[in-house]
Amino acid sequence: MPSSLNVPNLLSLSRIFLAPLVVFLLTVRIDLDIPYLVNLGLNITYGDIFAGVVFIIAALTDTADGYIARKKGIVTNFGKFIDPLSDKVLVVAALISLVELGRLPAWMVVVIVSRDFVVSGLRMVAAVEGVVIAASWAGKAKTVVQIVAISMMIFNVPLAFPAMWLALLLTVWSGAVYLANGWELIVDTD
Ligand SMILES: O=P(O)(O)OC[C@H](O)CO
Repeated sequence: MPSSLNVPNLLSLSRIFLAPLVVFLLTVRIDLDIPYLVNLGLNITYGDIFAGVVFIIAALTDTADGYIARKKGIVTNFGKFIDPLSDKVLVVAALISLVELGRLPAWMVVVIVSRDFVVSGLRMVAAVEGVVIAASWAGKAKTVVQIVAISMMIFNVPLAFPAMWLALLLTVWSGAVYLANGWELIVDTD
């Protein structure tokens, strides 16, 4: 049986540990809130830049973990569980920070978090039935668009809000796909 403590799973776990750093860099701006980069015409601070870089590095581990796991043939059930979970921790940490900064309305985060609770709940029901629901293509596409949209929001660039709308729609749609595919598991559970 493959060990769960392999490189891909440690990469997945690293997202959980990088999430508080993103929150810190975005929201604890006492010493980081140094002059705006007006010369570049960007309404961002160095704190935003550091947060954006850490967020993107953390997000890139999402591509690396799955790639390495498949290439080396070390896909584990723990990996199927921790990969989407750590994405959610990173994404939700950034989203809540953006609400605190006044860049994102809270209701959008509530919709995304609610969808994630529903999908995680479905995974738990499936697990009880002995079925592991790995990330679907719809879910992966949703995560990629979320990461792009959140990065745009962190860097405070134009079109960040429309990008977040697209991410929101994909989030709801991919959640509905999981529910439709797992419906029999739900209704057949004792
Ligand atoms: O489909 P989700 O929401 O469980 O998540 C998908 C993962 O984030 C893909 O890496």
